[in-house]
Amino acid sequence: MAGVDDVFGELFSGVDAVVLFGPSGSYYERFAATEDLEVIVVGTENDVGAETFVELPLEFADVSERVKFGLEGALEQDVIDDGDELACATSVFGEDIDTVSRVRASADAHTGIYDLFARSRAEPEVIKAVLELAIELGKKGQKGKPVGALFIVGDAGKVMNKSRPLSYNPFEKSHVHVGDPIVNVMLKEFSRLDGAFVISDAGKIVSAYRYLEPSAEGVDIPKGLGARHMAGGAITRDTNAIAIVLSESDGLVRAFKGGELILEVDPEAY
Ligand SMILES: Nc1ncnc2c1ncn2[C@@H]1O[C@H](COP(=O)(O)OP(=O)(O)OP(=O)(O)O)[C@@H](O)[C@H]1O
Ligand SMILES: [Mn+2]
Repeated sequence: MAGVDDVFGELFSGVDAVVLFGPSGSYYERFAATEDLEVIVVGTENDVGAETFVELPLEFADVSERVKFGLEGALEQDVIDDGDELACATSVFGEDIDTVSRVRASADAHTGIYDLFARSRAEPEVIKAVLELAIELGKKGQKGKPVGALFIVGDAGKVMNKSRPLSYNPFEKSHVHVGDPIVNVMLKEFSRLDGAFVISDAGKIVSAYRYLEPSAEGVDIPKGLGARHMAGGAITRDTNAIAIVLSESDGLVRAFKGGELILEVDPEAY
């Protein structure tokens, strides 16, 4: 079987680094012990205690998305350079790593997806929690029916100034935070009603039922998306907030920052 080794071996010959996506501890140890080989671990958590680690905001189901995001993060953290050749090892069919792709890192492929989590005003865990909530809501709907929802995360004071209440704010005097299971149940319940949720940098639910009134000037939202997406996208140009939008009509979760669509995920894939 020398032929197989030769041909597949080319996949990782002369690479600048090995990028392990969510490896098990023993898998990582095997590489970490190898001298002269740069090993980068990418995952939602650094549970192998890797020296060089890039955090993923979620376990991207689509492998090319996972690799793309991981490499974008690695570039931003300066652990790899533009043009580096990388052996990216990940799992496609099971829990264990079963696939290696050879990928060249490209600064041109920059999508802003890493910035969305790591360089926003809101804390990364807060953004992650809201994204997970939107995905969960998109998967299950509310009482079996598809629902839409709009979450504006970060820079809450400014967002409040550029919006008005559609109804009384059920979170008025409360000090509750996104990610708390009970709060998530409340948010799902209220998502049947109109308007946006406003969430602070630290994850406090500031308000529900906000009607956003950003200036839509110069916002480049893909055609076919309606008022919810337009308002969500536009407020991220006017403020330092990000918007996470679950569409009632196509079921996708989208994230906007700086007035631009940064991320689009299908909840069904998670
Ligand atoms: N400016 C706004 N601020 C807050 N919420 C809004 C605003 N505009 C629309 N919405 C909310 O979005 C809901 C859906 O509106 P619309 O169908 O136009 O949006 P959409 O972008 O097509 O979203 P979907 O894909 O979910 O249908 C409205 O019922 C309202 O609750
Ligand atoms: Mn619509």
